[in-house]
Amino acid sequence: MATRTSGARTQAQTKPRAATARSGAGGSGRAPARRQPAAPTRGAATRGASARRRSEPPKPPIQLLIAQIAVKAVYHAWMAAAGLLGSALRRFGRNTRDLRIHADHRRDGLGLAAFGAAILLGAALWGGAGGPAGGFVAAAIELFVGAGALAVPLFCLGASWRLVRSPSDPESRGRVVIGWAAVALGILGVLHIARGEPDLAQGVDRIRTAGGLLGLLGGAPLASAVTAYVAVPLLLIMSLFGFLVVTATPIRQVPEKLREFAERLTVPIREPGGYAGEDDEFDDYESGADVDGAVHEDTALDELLDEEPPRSRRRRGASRSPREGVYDVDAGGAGAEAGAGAGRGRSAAGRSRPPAPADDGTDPADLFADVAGLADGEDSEDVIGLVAGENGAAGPAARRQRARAAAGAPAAAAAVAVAGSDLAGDPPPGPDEIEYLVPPTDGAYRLPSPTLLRSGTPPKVRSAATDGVIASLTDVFTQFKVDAKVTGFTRGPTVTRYEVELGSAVKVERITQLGKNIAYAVKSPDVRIISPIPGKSAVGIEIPNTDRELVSLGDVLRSGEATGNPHPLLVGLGKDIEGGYVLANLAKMPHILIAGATGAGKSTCINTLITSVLARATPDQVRMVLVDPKRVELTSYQGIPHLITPIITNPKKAADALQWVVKEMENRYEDLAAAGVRHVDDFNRKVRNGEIVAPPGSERVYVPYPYILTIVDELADLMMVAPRDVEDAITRITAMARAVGIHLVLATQRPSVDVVTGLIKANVPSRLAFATASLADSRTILDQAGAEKLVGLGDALFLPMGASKPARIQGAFVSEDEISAIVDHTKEQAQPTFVPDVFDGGGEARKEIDEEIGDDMALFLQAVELVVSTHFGSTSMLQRKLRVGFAKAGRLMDLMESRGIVGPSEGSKARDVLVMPDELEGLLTTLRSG
Ligand SMILES: Nc1ncnc2c1ncn2[C@@H]1O[C@H](COP(=O)(O)OP(=O)(O)OP(=O)(O)O)[C@@H](O)[C@H]1O
Repeated sequence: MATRTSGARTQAQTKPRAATARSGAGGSGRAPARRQPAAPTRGAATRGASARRRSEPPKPPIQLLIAQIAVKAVYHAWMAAAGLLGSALRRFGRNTRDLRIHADHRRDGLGLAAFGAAILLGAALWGGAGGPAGGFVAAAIELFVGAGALAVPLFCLGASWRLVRSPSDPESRGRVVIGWAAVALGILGVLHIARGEPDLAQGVDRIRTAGGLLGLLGGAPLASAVTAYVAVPLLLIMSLFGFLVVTATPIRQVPEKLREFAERLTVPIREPGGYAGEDDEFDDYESGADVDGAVHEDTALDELLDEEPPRSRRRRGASRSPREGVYDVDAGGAGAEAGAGAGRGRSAAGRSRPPAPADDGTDPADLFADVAGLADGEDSEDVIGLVAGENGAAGPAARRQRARAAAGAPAAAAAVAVAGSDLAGDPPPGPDEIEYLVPPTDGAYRLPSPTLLRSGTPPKVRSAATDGVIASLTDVFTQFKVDAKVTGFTRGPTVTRYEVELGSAVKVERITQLGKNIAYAVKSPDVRIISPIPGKSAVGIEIPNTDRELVSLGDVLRSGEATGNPHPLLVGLGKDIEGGYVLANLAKMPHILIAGATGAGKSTCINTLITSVLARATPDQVRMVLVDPKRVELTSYQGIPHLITPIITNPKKAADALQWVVKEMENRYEDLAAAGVRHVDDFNRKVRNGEIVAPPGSERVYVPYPYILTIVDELADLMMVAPRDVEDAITRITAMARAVGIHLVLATQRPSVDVVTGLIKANVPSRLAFATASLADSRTILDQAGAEKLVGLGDALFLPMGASKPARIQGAFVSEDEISAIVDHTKEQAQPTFVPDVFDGGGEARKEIDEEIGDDMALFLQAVELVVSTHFGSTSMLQRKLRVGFAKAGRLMDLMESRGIVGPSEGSKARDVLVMPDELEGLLTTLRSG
């Protein structure tokens, strides 16, 4: 796909200033977006002035002016009252939404009017107390909808509620109108038939007490064509169909929707304090919205009354879903930048964007300066089920998997041989007993309710800040006499990309040379220039938004692409520069390196990855090895049933765990070879279909292998302790593990070459770079510049395997309390079943070495200190400084080699020292702790 710029988002630049800058660009062959009127000549001006004087309209009479003022005053008073009522209701309802000032007031005005209509019609139709005006309106309504008029006040009430509490969604308007029309025609048609099919000749009163004119229209032709007995069910079907259209529910999703609806009724509404407020950092995000409660109590009514909420709409039908990118490198090479590639191509079907509030550009109050700036980060959308996720747990395959010994424990346990019974002298267990060695916890494992993840801030299309930047850019071009013009822009959650077209004889370098001046003019150092924007004859200038938007993981996981793809390793990454959701299938990456300076958003990203898996996959589908040497980042996940081992904080144990993963990989390969398949998915399919059976006499039970996701939150800590073991394990895993369903996520805040070594880089093909401290770091991660210009807080460049240009994305955000809600849920569903032999990884050799150090530990530590601090791996130096013999010094050096502190012997040359002096302290601590 050549470009990802969506028509909806890219705004033709129509500011007069831009056109001014373009003047004189004649010969470029491109028409300016809007031409300035030609400057009038002096004579023309004079003629114009006298002509204006001649044609000046007569002043309006004073009465007319007063009338205009009065009308305006009434209008503004009405709007102010409506605004007040709207905001009061939103606050009251706890499902506050991001409603923009002008658009909101208009909507509030309509809502208020609908509320007034409900009162008037209720009084007139139910109590006969509407007065002459009410009576007249009631009679007219009865004429049209007959006895159905009794429901009209309720309808108005519902419409008023919906108008006030939800942002406008023009996309669904047509559908909702058609849906309600079908509902009305069907029901009124039935009423018409039930009341004896009166026709006009029998008088208007009979029509009024039946289905009204609409009922006559819906019922009479059908009844006369197919008899009343057939017409009634047909009309009821039409009504039902209309209702499904209104709620955008395909028939196959009806049971699921009913279940969700029932769940919502039964799940208690959390009070605002319940979730929010525990994490100071995100207080604003949490408390502003009172979101948690809102999602429960809002959706039911919303869905009944009007279009389904935006996010559920997104997951249905390509034409309505926002453009979302799933990076699926297998599908033909992911196109990273601007969607150039198959991954994006796949998602091109659904290009409509999430509904954006009409942007008035006057709302700096809700700018996203940082997360704390989300003071009014109101919940803009309701939460509907993660269809795929929930289904994922419910299928028979999942149940079979669940029954696996060790709760889907990988490898050894997955292909469990039930030796215990034999050893105990019991008869070999039957297949059922084997399958249920570890019974499923509490029946079926249920995935967490999607209501646990909140919505982010709604996207903006344009704001006052955007216009200001365009004016500044135009000024810079004018001042430096560059024939260039801002022709459009694409606003993402964090940055806006301005498209600049050049005159015919203007070098592209002119723009790149102006980088610093542009940065100065727009008051932002983080200006990134892309030349050209792929697929366009235009230079892109990416400038951070002063009014950033929060991208919530909940929204990404509720997008159409996420719910339409049940793959358990599909994770939410964030949004791209066009505001389209970006997801990645970790199985297709197949390994990813995440790097970025401290505070850039790397840990948050890892949280979104893990939470995505927890939200979408059962422990039988995905098991995880979590390595957290910093000891603080992943502790929230302790105890989740997806873990293979408790969270690993000791770097040495992490190295062992990696060795175990290698062993596991080899075991799986053996199984795949024996079964004659090349990929774990084929193996699992055959196991499920019963095509792979244990050889006669074997007690082994084949069960599908879960994916194994190994996540290392700080690779540098591991590389410091056992660089060679770690590098070796990573290289072996990354080279082979893909086919057996084992995938690595490696994160580091120190993307230097001693951490991200050439070997690791060569084998980890997908990269995600958050803001880096330096250009060199950007080059280490991405092999190109760019990450050093990112603005932090989740702003990232994503370079999936096979892509040549990275795509800029805003990482999704998930808060601590959302994580703990999801984690609590998974813990309620099942207990982790740890694989026992993970930490035997170093194996016999490691034990021997540890024993070998024995009493020499103090001497060994001294030797390590010497070698690392001098960075000189010489045996004779050890002899001299430690006053030991050659044999002992040689043995100490061998021990250091086995611990990855020095490289192998190179004859008489000193050995390479693999640990940096500043890492010495940590290394000694680890060695001491054994
Ligand atoms: N995607 C995001 N959206 C909004 N804010 C974010 C996002 N990612 C990170 N932040 C903000 O930035 C802060 C730092 O993020 P995070 O802890 O993930 O950084 P880090 O790179 O992991 O830093 P460290 O390596 O020091 O842990 C977070 O507390 C959060 O406020």
